[in-house]
Amino acid sequence: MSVFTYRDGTLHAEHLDLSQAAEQFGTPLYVYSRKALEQHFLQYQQALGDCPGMICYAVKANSNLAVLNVLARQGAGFDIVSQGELERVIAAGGDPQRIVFSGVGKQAAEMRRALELGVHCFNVESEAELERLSQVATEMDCSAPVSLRINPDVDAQTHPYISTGLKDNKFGIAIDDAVRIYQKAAALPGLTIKGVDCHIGSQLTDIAPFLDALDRLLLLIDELSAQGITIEHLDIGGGLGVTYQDEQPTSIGDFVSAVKQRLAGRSLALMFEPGRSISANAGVFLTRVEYLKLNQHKNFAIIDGAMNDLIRPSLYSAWQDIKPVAEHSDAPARCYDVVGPVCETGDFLGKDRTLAIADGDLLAVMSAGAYGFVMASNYNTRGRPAEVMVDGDQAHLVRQREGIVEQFANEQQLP
Ligand SMILES: Cc1ncc(COP(=O)(O)O)c(C=O)c1O
Ligand SMILES: N[C@@H](CCCC[NH3+])C(=O)O
Repeated sequence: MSVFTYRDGTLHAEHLDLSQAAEQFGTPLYVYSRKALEQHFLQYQQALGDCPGMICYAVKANSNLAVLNVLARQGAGFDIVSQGELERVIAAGGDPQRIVFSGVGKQAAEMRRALELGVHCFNVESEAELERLSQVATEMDCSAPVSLRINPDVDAQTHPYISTGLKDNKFGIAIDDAVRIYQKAAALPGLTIKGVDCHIGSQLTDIAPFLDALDRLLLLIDELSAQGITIEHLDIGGGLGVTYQDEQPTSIGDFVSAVKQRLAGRSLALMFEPGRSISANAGVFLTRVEYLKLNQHKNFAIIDGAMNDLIRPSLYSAWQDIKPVAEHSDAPARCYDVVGPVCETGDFLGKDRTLAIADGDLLAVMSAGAYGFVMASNYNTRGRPAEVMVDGDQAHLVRQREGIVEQFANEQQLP
């Protein structure tokens, strides 16, 4: 049940009228719901139940400090891919011992910082990275907890840009090389083998590819055990999809239960790294109509938000629902391309949308809480939007709008 619902003719986030938030904080604006974040996390936590393991929220989906803090307070772990994400988790009150460090290109300095803080595990993605981690940990006179991220060569049946578990993708260690590289990990100094990890892609609506990957990982774990290498945890990654339009993804509860069932009888802790399924439908992007441009063949609603604020439609042709915040407009319904002010033909948030709108109307782009603000840029020297968190009937500013003047404060002219 969504926390974004119409009440008295206007779209609300929990108990807050979104037109009030737009008045108070200006547009474009990201709005997140604390309640929705908590509910989604709780669904994972409850489904995991007393099975040992951890839900490590994928920080890349939405790294706002208030979002991380809401999840940290619920006992979330975190999946990070950079020192920047690591520092944000710590600043938001996250527990370093509940952090897993993923990513194909970890630098030595990032490894050092993660070892200093004592992260739970490094998800190592190549033999070269394993050697570097062994060297860094040895120099620091400690042992790095490791999992190898396995590329199981499974088709996640998602957009090619966000499929990560095929042998043509840059991610992970080919499953055929896994035993050899685990043996190497066991032999190298400064490493402690903890787990097996995989992440096959994002926005998966069917769980069959997860289960295929899982079966391959379980065979690998058996083979490792036969070689005397004990695995404590299995990390199945993130990737569960959400409803943007009419997708019907497996529910969080059914997904976790299906994975748990496959593991029954084994003494393995179970880890998940969900991003989108926690934050996407906990956020909306508010934008105002600047102009309506009615051409002979095409109508455009020109808005104050753009591809630099929310790039998913431009980058992946992703469809996100666009709703007028006030239902009442007397304007005639017309078919519009909803476009921003950026100088790119690809700058659109929606195409061929039937909307009854007038200049100045407020629109909400739905399901914008994941891979929204985090992918925003300053293209066209636009400041990035503010972010607010709704808690009941209150909205708290959790990141200020970026002023366009400060954008060049760190730059120098040639002497
Ligand atoms: C290693 C890793 N873990 C977790 C995630 C989170 O994925 P999602 O937001 O689809 O749950 C990603 C992104 O796809 C990822 O690359
Ligand atoms: N940015 C992508 C998801 C990337 C997943 C990260 N590995 C999206 O918006 O759908």
